[in-house]
Order: sequence, then structure tokens, then C-alpha cells
Amino acid sequence: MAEQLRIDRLGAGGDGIADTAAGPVPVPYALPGERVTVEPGGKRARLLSVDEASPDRVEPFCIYFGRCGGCVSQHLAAEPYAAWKREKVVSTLARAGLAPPIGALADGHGAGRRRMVLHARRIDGEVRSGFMAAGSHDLVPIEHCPITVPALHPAPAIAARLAAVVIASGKPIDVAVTASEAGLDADLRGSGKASDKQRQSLIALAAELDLARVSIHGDVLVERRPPAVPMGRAAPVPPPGGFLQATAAGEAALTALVLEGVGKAKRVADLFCGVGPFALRLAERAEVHAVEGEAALLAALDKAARRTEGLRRITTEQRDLFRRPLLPTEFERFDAAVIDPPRQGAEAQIRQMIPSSLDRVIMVSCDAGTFARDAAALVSGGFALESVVPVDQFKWSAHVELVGTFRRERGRGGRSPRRR
Ligand SMILES: C[S@@+](CC[C@H](N)C(=O)[O-])C[C@H]1O[C@@H](n2cnc3c(N)ncnc32)[C@H](O)[C@@H]1O
Repeated sequence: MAEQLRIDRLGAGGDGIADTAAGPVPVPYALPGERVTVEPGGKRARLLSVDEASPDRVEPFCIYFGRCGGCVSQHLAAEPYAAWKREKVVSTLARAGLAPPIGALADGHGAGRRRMVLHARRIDGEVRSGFMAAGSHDLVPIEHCPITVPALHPAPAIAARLAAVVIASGKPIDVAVTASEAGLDADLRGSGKASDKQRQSLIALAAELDLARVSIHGDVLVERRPPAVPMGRAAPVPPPGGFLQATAAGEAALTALVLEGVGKAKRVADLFCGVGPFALRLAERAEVHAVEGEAALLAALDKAARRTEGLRRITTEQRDLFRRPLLPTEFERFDAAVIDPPRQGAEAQIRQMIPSSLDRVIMVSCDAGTFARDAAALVSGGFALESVVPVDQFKWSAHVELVGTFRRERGRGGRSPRRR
């Protein structure tokens, strides 16, 4: 039965929250101050109508908003949106006992997302592609996603054509499509091994659709042009489906903060370096040791570094930094370390940094919770958290990236640096 609620606050995931006598009730797409009618049930109530709208409510620009599970906050005006995202960082750090200077939310969206992972499925005999509905396994077919760069607007139709070659009835296919300088790069996953006939059809489609590269489960079927992504003076070719920051603007904002944090350091360790967006730019002024678990990402970085003139020396090391973090003695040759771990953070690596000779650490993170945990460990180990800047790379989602700059406090722990 429908009921009326008053929304009290905006939750971390973007739902409006009504604090009722029975506990908090999350209402997707509702805003603080609004009176709404909802259908209760499950973990979240369903919004039926907004009876008194917030002055912060705006018209969502995407026709799929509310059905597609990608964006959660297109209905919120720009200023309260930025305040909500920044506040997520402020409160998460405060819960870990940290109150550093926190900058304004930096734009990381720019021209839009340069990669999208589309799901493709056969619906009524036709292969369609799109995103999953919020909190469900239902496919919402889309024509184009307006938060991607224009080059990706044809991607849903392309993904459906590629998936149709390998799709078995009922089984969904994921197609990661990346916009590169040389055109679109598509990687298909979920189909199992493709037959020779299917591989030939995909190669023919790559030519028909003028794609730069097509791969299946990371195995390149055809590379018509190397799908390079410029990073400073260099332009690595990321391996199929390999990690890449979601937007060029986000990568630029994160890199600018990394470069600023590293300052005049002459020897820098770049941990969890990926394909090298930081290492390749840092090497324009410092020697870099780049460490990463995935061999294909490191190989792309190494190849780009060797092809680029005028860079300082970049050495690479494949290493599982969860199981085998760099040890305190290994940091003796560096003036600064950059660390950009996956969502789960870098607990083991941070523990080894504390008793090292490092006096500058720049931590990039896509998860405020694990950032707060790791930052608190560094702070109790003798580092000061000098600044944090939240970066909005995944605009209109609930995610926020952040960059923290740490400097060792004088006389607080750490080995003496080796004399050079
Ligand atoms: C958030 S991404 C950052 C990559 C890079 N800094 C960038 O900006 O593109 C995290 C990186 O950590 C790598 N990674 C994940 N687990 C790892 C591990 N246990 N050891 C080393 N690297 C790992 C991933 O392959 C990925 O490249």
C-alpha cells in the first residue's frame, strides 16, 4: 500500500533517505526536503510520485535515467550534487579520525566516458545491447549513452552486431568498447571459445564497422590500427579490456594532482601503475620505477616508454603488491611514491611504507572507505595528510575518486634514507 514520506537526507549511494520511527527508508530518485509517495517493500521503497519537490530538483537529461542502473543523480542540481560528493569524502575521512584540508570537487568528466561495458542479450529473437536496470538482471537496451564521448555513441549498436556473432540463446555477452585515437576498440567476454567461422565473421565486421581492434576474452582477433591512448608525450596501446581511467579529463585531473604532490622528487616509485598514465608523465621530469600485477599492462607501458623520446628512465616490475609489497629497504632509492590501488586499497603495501625512508606519498583512490583506512595507518605511522582533493570522474554515479598527499612529519619514524 502506498505511503507518504518526508525525505531527510541524501544517502551515500544517492538514494533519498526518510528517517522513520521504524528506521531509515531509502527512496531512489528522491531528494532531501521532498514529500513523496512510495510503495514500500524490499530494501528500498519505490518512488511513485514527488508531491512536494525540492528546489534542487532538475530535469534529468537522459531518457534512460531511472531505468538504467548507471546514473543515480541526474535529478540533482550541480551545486548540491558537488556538495553531496565532497561531503561523502569529508564524512568517510572523519569516521576514520581524519580531518585534512579537503578541496572542492574537481571535474573529472570533461567530454565524457571513453570506455563503456555493454551487456548484450537476445530479446524476442533480436540481439540488443545496453545496461542492466538498477538492482536487477534486466537489460535496458539503449541507443546511445549521453555521458560517453560522442565517438562512443554508436557503441551499443556495434556491440549488438558483434555479440550477435557469438551469442548463444539466453547467455549474455559483455562488450567493453573503448574510444581511442585510432577508432573504437571492442573486447567481447562471456561467449566461451569462438569457432573459426565466428572469428572470421568478427574480423569481417571489424572492417565493415571500421573498428580499430576486436578481441574476444582479451585474445586479439584483428588489429586494423593500434588503439593508442595519448598520455603526455607517450601513447600506450592498452591491452584488450585492460584497466584505463574512465575519462581523459579524470586521468588528467588525477595526474595533475600526482605531479603536484611529487613536486621536485627525482626518483619516484609508481605502484599499481597500470598502463602508465602517471609514470609516463612523471618520466618527463623524474626517473620512475613502475610496478603492476598485470603483465600485459606493464608491457604496454614499457613499449610506449621505449618509443617516446626525451623521457627519463622508466623501469618496470611485475609484482603482486598484495602478497609481495615493496619492502622498507626497497624504498631507499626513491624520494616519493605514488600508489593507486584497486578498490580494496593497499593495506599490506602501506604497512611497509611506514618504516621506510620515504617522506612523500601520493595516494590515488577510487574508494573513500579503503582510502580512509590506509590514510589513517599512514598518519598513525608518522605521516601528515596535507591535502585531499575529490575528483568526479564517474559523474552522476555515487563514486568519487580522491588524491591524498602525505608528508612524513619531522622526527616521526621511518629509516634514514640511504646516502646517494
Ligand atoms: C585503480 S587501477 C590504477 C592503474 C593506473 N594507476 C591508472 O591510473 O591507470 C589499479 C591497478 O592495480 C593493478 N592491481 C590490482 N591488483 C594488484 C596486485 N595485487 N598487485 C599489483 N597490481 C595490482 C590493476 O591491474 C590496475 O592496473
